[in-house]
Amino acid sequence: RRICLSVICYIVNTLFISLVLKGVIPTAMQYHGRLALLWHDVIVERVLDTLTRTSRPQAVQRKAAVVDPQSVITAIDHFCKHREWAMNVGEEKGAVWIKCSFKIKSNQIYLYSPSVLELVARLLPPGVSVITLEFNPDYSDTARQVIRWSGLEEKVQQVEGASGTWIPRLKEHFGAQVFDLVFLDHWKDRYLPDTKLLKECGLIQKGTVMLADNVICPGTPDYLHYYRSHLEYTKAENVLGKSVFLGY
Ligand SMILES: C[S@@+](CC[C@H](N)C(=O)[O-])C[C@H]1O[C@@H](n2cnc3c(N)ncnc32)[C@H](O)[C@@H]1O
Ligand SMILES: [Mg+2]
Repeated sequence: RRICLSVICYIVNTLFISLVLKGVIPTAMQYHGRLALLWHDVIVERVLDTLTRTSRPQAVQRKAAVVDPQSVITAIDHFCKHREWAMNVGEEKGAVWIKCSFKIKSNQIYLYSPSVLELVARLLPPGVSVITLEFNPDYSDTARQVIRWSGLEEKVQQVEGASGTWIPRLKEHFGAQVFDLVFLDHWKDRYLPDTKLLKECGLIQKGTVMLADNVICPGTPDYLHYYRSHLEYTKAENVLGKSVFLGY
């Protein structure tokens, strides 16, 4: 009976991956952010977690070379694009992040959540480090493994804990100075309170680059509202966007 069950699971799994994951539904979902999130992050992930036993780190580890951050990034992006979607920043926005990080000369970079981006730490000049926060112990553990394979333990300081608890401790614990770059990519309702907390703690100042992911989908209305202005000569809300052209 166990063999029979395994065969059925294998067939359902193969059909599910080839027909559904790579077929019509994902193509339709590509263009609607909220539906795409519901489909990939809620429905597919739960079904796959039940059907397959291979964890994402194992799958990526098979494809990536040790102490080669670029091969780890490529393996993660390939896996998440072609096999299982994940809420990484991805290659398109990752390239923007890299351009911004090139401007960092001296201080630290503060990132939310262990991620592909920590691997970008390989590009940073000596003396620049990354502090990264993740409150989910499983994800934090995965990140630790990925950072270790990539040989970047020296550059990345990883904290397992919630942003609200840890931001006030960063100066004392890590000797953190004012950050040159802050990357926000955690739960969207924390962007604004954490930005205020960073300011209160003297960790950001005029000139700090705030890079915030997903401000439209799922969306961070209160965070955008914080930078609000008005439609000229009226009280109607509007935002004046400041962009740095990165050469695209
Ligand atoms: C979108 S994912 C981060 C993806 C990552 N930046 C990347 O590019 O691969 C958001 C992560 O933030 C973590 N998180 C959410 N709110 C947090 C908080 N207040 N403090 C610490 N971690 C948080 C979640 O557990 C989740 O793993
Ligand atoms: Mg994101």
